[in-house]
Amino acid sequence: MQVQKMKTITPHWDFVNAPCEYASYCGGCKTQNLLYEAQVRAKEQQVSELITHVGKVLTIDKCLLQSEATNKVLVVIQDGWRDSELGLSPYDVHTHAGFLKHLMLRSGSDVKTGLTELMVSIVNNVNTSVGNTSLGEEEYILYGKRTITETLRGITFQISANSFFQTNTHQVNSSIDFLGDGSEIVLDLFCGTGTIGLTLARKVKHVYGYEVVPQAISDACRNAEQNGIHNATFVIGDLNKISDSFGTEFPKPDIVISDPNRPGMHMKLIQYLLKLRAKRIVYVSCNPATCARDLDYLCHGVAEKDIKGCYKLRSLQPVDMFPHTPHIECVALLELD
Ligand SMILES: C[S@@+](CC[C@H](N)C(=O)[O-])C[C@H]1O[C@@H](n2cnc3c(N)ncnc32)[C@H](O)[C@@H]1O
Repeated sequence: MQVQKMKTITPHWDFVNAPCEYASYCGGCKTQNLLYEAQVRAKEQQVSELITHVGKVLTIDKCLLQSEATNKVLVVIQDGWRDSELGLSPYDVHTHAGFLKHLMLRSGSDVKTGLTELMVSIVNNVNTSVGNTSLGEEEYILYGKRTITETLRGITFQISANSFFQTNTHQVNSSIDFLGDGSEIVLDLFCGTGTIGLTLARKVKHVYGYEVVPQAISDACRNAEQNGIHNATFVIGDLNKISDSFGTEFPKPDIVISDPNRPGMHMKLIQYLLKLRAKRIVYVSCNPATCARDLDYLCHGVAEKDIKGCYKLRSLQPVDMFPHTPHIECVALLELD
């Protein structure tokens, strides 16, 4: 549960019932900022019916992307924030007042028992940002376990609340494939808890992963150890702020995996990749707009900066990672031209 630091003013809220699709960006219901998304959708679509929902908190009876069990949790939480005695007022994106900002629901499976694991933990995630980012700077476990277990391609992942993990394990499972001779050095940019790198590690020589969230890096290191993987190195680093010496701490990669969040790659990183000239880049993106922009830079260069591109787009595969939403994941394979 994402909790905004308490502020003194509590706005008045109307609670209304509305079908899920009016409200949710959700991306697999990992995050829901109901009010904000209703506003965005209302603006985008200019639908008066939606505009009447602005300033209100929508009830979502059932999210089609969630399991029966997590939908029950959703109902309990929604009942809770209507209980004025609990003082859990919703966060207002305009006044920045309010307490509950995001609700993260995830169910995973346990590799040993094969059973679906439902972790009902209460995590106070303190988020001082006024933007729409779902994860804050600090997390405190108020109740329950610190991590949830998820299994992907025979690898068990422990994921803490602040770490990103792909929202649709089923689709990720069928999207990862690799053909190589085992000698490859892989650079896993935006590695999160090591999802992609660790599923490749047994087929390559070494994986080097970079990621900005410290909890995700400690999850990745623990996941490598618990799965007996010793050829993966994970490093905390902000890939928007790489220095000129970035890359000196690992051998030249044969393959770069880049899986940034929605804003895509920073120009510094693009420039680094164009200089690096790895044989292959696999670009994974949940935002087709920034994906197209970054692929264009890598293939055709950046004219205003007099930078030349050096890649050819070999394949582009959309994957329906976020069913029932307008969002789509894309996996692009680039090879040196
Ligand atoms: C779409 S997720 C991909 C994670 C991972 N590859 C996976 O498959 O689970 C993007 C990741 O990039 C990380 N990230 C965002 N901005 C970053 C930055 N400036 N530098 C490094 N990592 C960043 C996020 O914390 C998140 O874990």
